[in-house]
Amino acid sequence: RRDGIRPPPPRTDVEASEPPTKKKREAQLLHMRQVRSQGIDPNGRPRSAGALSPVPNKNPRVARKAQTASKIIVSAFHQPTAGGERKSPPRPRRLARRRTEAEPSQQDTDVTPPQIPQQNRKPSHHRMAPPPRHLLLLPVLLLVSLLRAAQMETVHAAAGEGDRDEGARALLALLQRVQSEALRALGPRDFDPKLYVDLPLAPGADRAAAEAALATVTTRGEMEAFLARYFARAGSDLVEADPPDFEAEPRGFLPRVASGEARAWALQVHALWKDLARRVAPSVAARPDRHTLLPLPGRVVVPGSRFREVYYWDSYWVVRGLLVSKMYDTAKDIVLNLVYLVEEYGFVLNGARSYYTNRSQPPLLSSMVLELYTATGDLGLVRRAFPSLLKEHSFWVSELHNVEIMDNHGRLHNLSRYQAMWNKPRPESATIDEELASKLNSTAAKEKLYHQIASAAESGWDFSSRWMSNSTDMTTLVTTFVIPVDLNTFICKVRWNGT
Ligand SMILES: OC[C@H]1O[C@H](O[C@H]2O[C@H](CO)[C@@H](O)[C@H](O)[C@H]2O)[C@H](O)[C@@H](O)[C@@H]1O
Repeated sequence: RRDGIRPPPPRTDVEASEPPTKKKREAQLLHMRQVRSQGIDPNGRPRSAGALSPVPNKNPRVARKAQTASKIIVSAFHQPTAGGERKSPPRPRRLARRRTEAEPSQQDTDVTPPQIPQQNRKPSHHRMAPPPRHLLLLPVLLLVSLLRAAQMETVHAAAGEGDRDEGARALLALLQRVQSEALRALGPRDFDPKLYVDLPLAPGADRAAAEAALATVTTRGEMEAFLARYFARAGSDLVEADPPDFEAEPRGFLPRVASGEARAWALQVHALWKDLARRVAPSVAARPDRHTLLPLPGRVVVPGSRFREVYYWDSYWVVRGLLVSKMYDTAKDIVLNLVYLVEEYGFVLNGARSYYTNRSQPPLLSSMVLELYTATGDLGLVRRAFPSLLKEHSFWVSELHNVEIMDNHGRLHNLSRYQAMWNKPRPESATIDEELASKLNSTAAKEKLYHQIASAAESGWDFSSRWMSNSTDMTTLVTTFVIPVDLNTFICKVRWNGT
């Protein structure tokens, strides 16, 4: 559909016996369009004032602030009623107005802070003499701003942008400038913007000096000399690491493949593990402000070529392949690296780079744990991963991703969609995103496009026409307005995997 909204969910048997009338179907589609908007602040972080925070916080100062704010909010939502009972927290807010246009409405796409629902205010008969209206609003405004401040800091810290990451942020900003200057000095031919944000500072090089030197670069030669002086090779902060559990032809390898030719090919593919296995260099954990690569505790397997870091959903197929290759220890390291990311950030990042902290990728961690457990019976791994699987599930059903829809029987369903915490160009593709957005006139329209681009990248399907309302025009991305059946299946499977 033009608005990117998919057909309604499958009908139940009862509904199936009664084909919906045109009117009923129209009503159904209208309900489907009632996608709740999550405001995104100018820094690309959600403005949501919901009690559910998508990410935990390790910073005690922020955690304390968030706790205080949520206590205030909870008590605001639990005003005693006339009979002395306590009210339950309100249901998530849904759009009140129905639309008839095919496109997402202004209401859906506007960046608006959520409102405190009317029913949570104290009923007027509880008051002796009503104070002036502006005084009544003060506590509400205070609550909203307290929660907003705490939540911004929560997301801030979880997105790797807290105090401790100040240096890493400054490096990424510098590398993005290098990327844009390199495009100008070297030209668009064979230009890969990702290369520049993957550069580590060279040993002994100073970031501030590099910043100053960049300002003097104009020609191709100067740019090449600048890069050679201040930066090490992209990917040099990963060291090759022969996986100890690799065998050229493991016992029991693909027992049902009889053809000699097919076996030889499969063994060549199997041998690729040695090319793709790495370890993050110790210097990355020691000086995170000199690398965009993030430290990981175990051995890693990278996709290869320009993808010099771990990716979330690629790891699912990597793990399945490693199990075929009988490389159980390497597969376990890969799963534990992802568990570590959940522990650090509250969700599995799109990839292990500082510029991937604003989004995830299709949630397949629990399937990896299940595959590994089925192959090895390693219950210790399941125990170790379990809290992170619960945490990750909360992230995917939190307000950031949740959409409440109503079926044609008036029943509410909670589903999820992709939504990144970002509304700027993706640092790894900033020059490309900026060029695309240059077709749009206003800053607001550009920010909306950047948000939809990053959300499509969260899906791993970047960039499929499934996220576009006009399949030949990338500026019509409407990722957050699509309720993807595959994402919701993955989330369902997280629960089934646990049973
Ligand atoms: O194989 C790794 C991933 O490669 C593609 O996406 C990644 O690259 C994009 C830019 O170069 C980036 O914006 C995106 O967030 C990355 O995931 C591919 O589309 C992914 O499916 C794949 O996991």
